[in-house]
Order: sequence, then structure tokens, then C-alpha cells
Amino acid sequence: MSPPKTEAPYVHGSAPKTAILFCNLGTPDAPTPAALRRYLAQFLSDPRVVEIPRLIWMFILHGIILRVRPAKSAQKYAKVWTSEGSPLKVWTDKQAKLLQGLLGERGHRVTVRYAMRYGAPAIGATLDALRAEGATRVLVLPAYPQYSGATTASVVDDVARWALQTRHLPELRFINHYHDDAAYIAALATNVRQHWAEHGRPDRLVMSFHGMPARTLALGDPYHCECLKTGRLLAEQLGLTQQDYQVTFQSRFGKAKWLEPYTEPTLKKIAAEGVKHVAVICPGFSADCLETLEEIAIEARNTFLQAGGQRFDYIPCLNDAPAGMRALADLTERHLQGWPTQEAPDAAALKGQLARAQALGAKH
Ligand SMILES: C=CC1=C(C)c2cc3[nH]c(cc4nc(cc5[nH]c(cc1n2)c(C)c5CCC(=O)O)C(CCC(=O)O)=C4C)c(C)c3C=C
Ligand SMILES: [Fe+2]
Ligand SMILES: [Fe+2]
Repeated sequence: MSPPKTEAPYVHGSAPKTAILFCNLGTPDAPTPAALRRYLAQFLSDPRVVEIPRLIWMFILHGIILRVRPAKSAQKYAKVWTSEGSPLKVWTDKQAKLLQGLLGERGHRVTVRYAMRYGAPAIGATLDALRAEGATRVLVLPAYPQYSGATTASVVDDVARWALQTRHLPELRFINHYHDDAAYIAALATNVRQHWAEHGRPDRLVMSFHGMPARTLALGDPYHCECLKTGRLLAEQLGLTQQDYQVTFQSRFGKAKWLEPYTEPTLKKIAAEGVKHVAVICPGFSADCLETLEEIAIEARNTFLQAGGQRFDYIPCLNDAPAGMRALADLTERHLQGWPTQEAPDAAALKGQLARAQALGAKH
């Protein structure tokens, strides 16, 4: 552990200031092999993401994966890259600004910033900036509705790493998950209904979540259960029966067994069974990204159609949908309780305290 870094001197009488740190996964800076190499090296070196003995893994990662995958992944990113950059970053930035606006309209005086677990803006650098701006309370909101060790816990690790090197810590709070939050489920249902009103109701709704190694379930990770619960609650909201929907897991990485059923083989199977029209939604992704726009909306679509399916609809993530943003604002508002952000009694009281202290010639 390195010693605390030099920080701005303590300012007497400063009022509490609250910040919300909205943390997403991160994404490469450009759709190029070099940028992908940097991004994947950081991402896949995280022991929360790949849980195999370090020495063996570093050998495989640097000896094989980082020689092959960057070029392949760069080609995929190039298919979804926008003029403003990676979709994940564009949406995360927009969501942070919208959340700031909504909380402001509700009378909360808070600063909302986003940070990325891998790549930029880094969590530690963003926390440093917030402290320099005077933040004394930070609520950390990982952009993952379902908790997993690989995602949510890894954000907490990064905040903890920053805390280990920081002298004057802000008060810290963390939101672990919101997989069964009523407003989140209702926002997903609104998205689905709107899509059906415009594009027609499918024979089957596939809810595709990012996968995880199957062994993480036996090791106590709640991710699988939380995905299934989100799926059940969404189906309930939509009035679906068990025949109308399916929960699947996508984005398998490596050779090990991951959570099943896998998304693409399931789409192939149901097309062969005669399902003609399928709609796919990815409720575990708070914003569209490579895994939804390329793997599902392009790759999985081709798989389904080639297997005999006739119609494939991809239902976008919540992104900047008003109901989804309101759900995030409600969630953060609940977690802000006890941190007075709506009025400034502390500021007024502190000013009075300071004036009285100064009159006495005291500093404290
Ligand atoms: C939504 C939750 C996510 C979980 C759980 C998750 C676990 C997980 N991911 C990998 C490996 C990769 N994931 C990649 C991209 C990616 N993953 C998520 C989310 C979760 N991952 C998102 C939102 C994205 C997209 C990022 C973007 O820039 O758009 C990638 C990189 C892309 C590629 O090269 O394929 C890898 C690799 C593992 C191993 C894992 C659990 C152990
Ligand atoms: Fe992933
Ligand atoms: Fe379970």
C-alpha cells in the first residue's frame, strides 16, 4: 500500500457536498487493435473477472489472448462505433447528465459524474476530482441492475483502492443492485410494450443477460438468481406465461462452461422448433453497447434468420428512456436519505458557527 497522496489542505467551515458516482464497465478509446489491447489487458487482468491462478492466466492472456483478440474485437467495435465514440460511453455520459438534471428538478443539490472501471475516465481520478471540488459524501451507483462479483464488486474494489491512498475520505455509500426494483421493471415493461405497439407482438420474448462462468453460481455469486428474478418480474408485468418468454445468457468468454441456456444456440433451437417471430431484450445492460448492438442486433439476428426464423426484433436498452432515468433517480434519491441535499441548513448553520468562532478568535 502506498502512502496517502498530497491533498488540498482542509478548509474550515466547509459545508457537506454530495456527489453521485455513476460507474460503468468501460470501453476502448477507439475501435483499433492498439486501443483494444490496452482495454482488454486492463479488463482481463482483473482477478474479479478471470478467477484462475494468476501466473497461469497471465501467461495465457499475454501469450495468446492479447495477440489474437484485439484485432477481432476491433472489427466488431468498428461496426457499432458512432461519430461521438463508443455507444457505451456516449450513453453513460448522457445518463449521468440526465440524472443530474432529474435530481436537480427534485431539489437535490448534488454533483453527478460518471466513471469507468476500465479505461477513462477512471474511478480513482474522478474521485480525486470530486474531492478537489469539495465533495464530502459520495454515493456510488454501479450501472449494473444485477449484482455480480465481476462487475459490481469490482467497482467497489476500485473505490477501495482509491480510499487506501486517500487521507481525507468522503463518506461513502454503495448501491449493490436494483434487479427487482419496481420502477426499473416497469421501465423495461414500458420499453417492451412500446416496441410491440410499433413492431407487433412476437411469438417469443427472449431476455438475454450477459453470461458468467457457471462455477460462480456454486461459489455464491447471486448474479444468476438476480437475472432470473428480473426476468420473472418483467414477464409478470407484461402478463406473459412461461411459454411466451425465456431467459438466456450471452457473451460466453473462453472454453469453460458458462451460465446456461446460451442465447445464440437457444435462438437456433427455437427457430428449428418453428418459432417464427422473436423479440430479444437485454435487461441487464443499462445502455446499448458492443454486446447488444453487435452480438445481439447483428450476430444473433443472423443466427435466428439463418436457422429458419422469419422475424427478429431487437428491443433497445433503457438508454435515455424517461422511465428508466426516473427509476435511477428514485433509486439514488432513496439511497441519499440522511444526507441532506435538498436544502442547505448545514451551510447556513456552519456560516453562523464560523462567524461566532471568528469573533472569539477561534479556528475550530
Ligand atoms: C452486464 C454485466 C456484465 C457482466 C456480468 C460481465 C461479465 C464478464 N464479461 C467478460 C468479458 C468481456 N466482456 C466484454 C464486454 C462487455 N461486458 C459487459 C458487461 C458485463 N460483463 C459490457 C457492458 C460490455 C461491453 C463493453 C463495450 O465497450 O461496449 C468484453 C470486451 C469485448 C470483447 O472483446 O468481446 C469481454 C472480453 C467476462 C470474462 C465476464 C465474467 C467473468
Ligand atoms: Fe462482459
Ligand atoms: Fe438461482
